[in-house]
Amino acid sequence: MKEILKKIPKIELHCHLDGSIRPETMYELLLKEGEKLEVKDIKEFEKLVSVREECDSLKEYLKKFSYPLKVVQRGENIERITYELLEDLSKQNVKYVEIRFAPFLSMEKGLSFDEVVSSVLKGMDRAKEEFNILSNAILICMRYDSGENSLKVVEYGEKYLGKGVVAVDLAGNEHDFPPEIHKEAFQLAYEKGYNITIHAGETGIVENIPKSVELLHAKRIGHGIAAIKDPKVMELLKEKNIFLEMCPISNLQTKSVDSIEDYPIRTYLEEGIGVTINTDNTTVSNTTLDKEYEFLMDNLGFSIEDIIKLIDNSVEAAFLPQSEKEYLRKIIKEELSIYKL
Ligand SMILES: O=c1[nH]cnc2c1ncn2[C@H]1C[C@H](O)[C@@H](CO)O1
Ligand SMILES: [Zn+2]
Repeated sequence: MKEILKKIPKIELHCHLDGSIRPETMYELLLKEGEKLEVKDIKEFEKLVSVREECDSLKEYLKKFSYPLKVVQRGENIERITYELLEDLSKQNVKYVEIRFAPFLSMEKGLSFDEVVSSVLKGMDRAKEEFNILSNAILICMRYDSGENSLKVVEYGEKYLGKGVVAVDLAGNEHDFPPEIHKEAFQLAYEKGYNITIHAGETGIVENIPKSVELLHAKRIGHGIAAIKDPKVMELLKEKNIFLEMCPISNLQTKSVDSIEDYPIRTYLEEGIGVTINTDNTTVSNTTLDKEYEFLMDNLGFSIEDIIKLIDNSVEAAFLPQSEKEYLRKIIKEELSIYKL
């Protein structure tokens, strides 16, 4: 790993809590629940919960979430994994994070919506005190869920708006569930003042990008790889200043692109589209922000100056008031100056 990447201050905007649980913690919690695991040690378990070369689609990738799902059913676990994720990120000099999670996925064994959300917020508060890392939460509606459940996420989440929750998202299997199923929920979210980001164009369906912007009011798009297929869609992103939350390693694993040479990031940047770089799922994708940036440097010829520009895009795209963005810019600039960057 390039030392400079470890040192520079970073921002993470697209990180799923359930996909980013420390494997050791997940293993411990599963055994505590009496789960029978067909692995002999943590090394084998790590392989079980992260994708390898064999992954051939997003659907395949999403199968890895069956283990995390079992451990996010208790408030104390949720608080702990949030806190630990932030601890890990702070060690990588990440200054600000937006953590996303689907409250309904944690309500399968009796937790209430409020218990789930407040557990995440407690973990975030504790991490802020101990590691001085800033964070906010994004509530996820799942694509396969009914529009009614998505409405509930928006309604129940309203009281946390500005108190740790900043946005709503739509995630899950994009192939079978188009954005319009959730139109009403995102209309309500828009009216209530949520920021909106939508996973769209992750695995080829380019129409989902304009649908997410025009029908669901997305200000940011998760992935957006398929935009490259249609100049009109690229123009829309540029014109409306919609930032893309790209996650290169995850995108290769889900076969959003066939090879790194086809990764459209350079074209997007040349066209003036706002790109940010993120991990998606640190455990499932076996990645870190440092690895993502190193990947761009090693494979696509990005310089450290290019990386710093991408980090500045993340500040700009963050769901934060202007004053907090300025604060982040200031502390990032100060730290970069130590390294003459
Ligand atoms: O990259 C992704 N695309 C679509 N859905 C995803 C991705 N990563 C995670 N998810 C799903 C699976 C998780 O259980 C859920 C909530 O984080 O979101
Ligand atoms: Zn995602």
